[in-house]
Amino acid sequence: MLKVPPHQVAGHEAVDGKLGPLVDESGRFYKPLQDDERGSNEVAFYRSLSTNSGIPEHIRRFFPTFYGTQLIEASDGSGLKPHLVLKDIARGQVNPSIMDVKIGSRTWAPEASQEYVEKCLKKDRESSSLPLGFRISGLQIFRSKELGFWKPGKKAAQKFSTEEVKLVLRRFVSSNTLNDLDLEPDCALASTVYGGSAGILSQLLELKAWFEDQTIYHFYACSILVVFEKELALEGRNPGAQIKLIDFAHVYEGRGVIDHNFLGGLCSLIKFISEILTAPNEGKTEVSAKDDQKNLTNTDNGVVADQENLIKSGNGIVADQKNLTSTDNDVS
Ligand SMILES: O=P(O)(O)O[C@@H]1[C@@H](OP(=O)(O)O)[C@H](OP(=O)(O)O)[C@H](O)[C@H](OP(=O)(O)O)[C@H]1OP(=O)(O)O
Ligand SMILES: Nc1ncnc2c1ncn2[C@@H]1O[C@H](COP(=O)(O)OP(=O)(O)O)[C@@H](O)[C@H]1O
Repeated sequence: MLKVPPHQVAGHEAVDGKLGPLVDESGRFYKPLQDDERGSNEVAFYRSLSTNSGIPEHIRRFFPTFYGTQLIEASDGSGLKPHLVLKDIARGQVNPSIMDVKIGSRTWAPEASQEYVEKCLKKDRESSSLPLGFRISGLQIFRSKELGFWKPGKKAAQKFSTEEVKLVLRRFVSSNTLNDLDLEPDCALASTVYGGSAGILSQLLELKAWFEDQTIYHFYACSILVVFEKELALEGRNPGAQIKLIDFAHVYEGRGVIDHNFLGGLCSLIKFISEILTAPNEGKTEVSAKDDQKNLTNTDNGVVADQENLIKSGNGIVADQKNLTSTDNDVS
């Protein structure tokens, strides 16, 4: 029996008669192929990954297991449609805290149409993508059995300012994420989830080491999904903290060139997570606690002043990105 994924935090959703992913009881995640080149591109990427002997085993574990494609009834009622069949990352988790972090200050590939570039550029400018090199595309943080999850809408998440992103990275590993958003995150779970030899930071560093070398692929608009089971962490047990790379609709051949866009965003994410580990109590952000509450609960209304400033200061970066586009074209 196929159903809507209970723990999806971003992307297209199979709700209100729309096309989106489905999951089954056996732990498989079915992602519908988009009709245009994005669908074929993502399948081609997974096939290439499966057969490319140049990908080290310890790096393969950062990608969802791929079981091929399958025709299944689409969630929008349009009949049988081809879907990617992947391992369901959230399978077996009871109340997973999940964060989808879209990596890279630029989310379109050199091949993209002008219209698509403009659409992406607007999202990049209005999010933390330009200033930080990544943005939170969506998230859920488990609070308690009674309160369920704190799950700001994906539009709200994407509009988090730089300071809000820093706050959310701390809130993600805090025990006091209840209703009261005035509370300063205690980062009580930082060392268990972000730290340690098997923790999130260690995994991100392993991924970074590969990105410093690999020139096979360029990953545009790809996300790192960060997942852990908070209740286990609170009990002092192994919370199964893991990262997985997802969303490969815009992956292209690297042609011997380092993926600077992804690497830059990854380094930036690593820096913020490292800072939380080294100084968990020094994270008081410039946003006042009151503003936190307003910005984090008031979701889609208006762009805060901070973000307007970022848009202005982003212009230099935009110019850089245009230059990068032509450089990429030169290379290819
Ligand atoms: O359809 P939208 O407006 O929700 O945009 C999708 C994005 O959702 P968002 O609204 O930014 O959360 C979505 O972003 P997330 O995966 O949610 O971060 C993708 O960028 C998607 O593009 P593509 O399928 O990768 O080419 C985007 O799809 P397209 O609009 O490009 O088809
Ligand atoms: N293999 C997977 N297992 C479990 N959840 C997944 C998996 N892949 C994606 N998701 C969930 O679906 C969301 C959207 O996935 P994504 O591949 O980015 O789709 P889209 O192309 O629609 O943006 C992610 O944020 C995550 O919550």
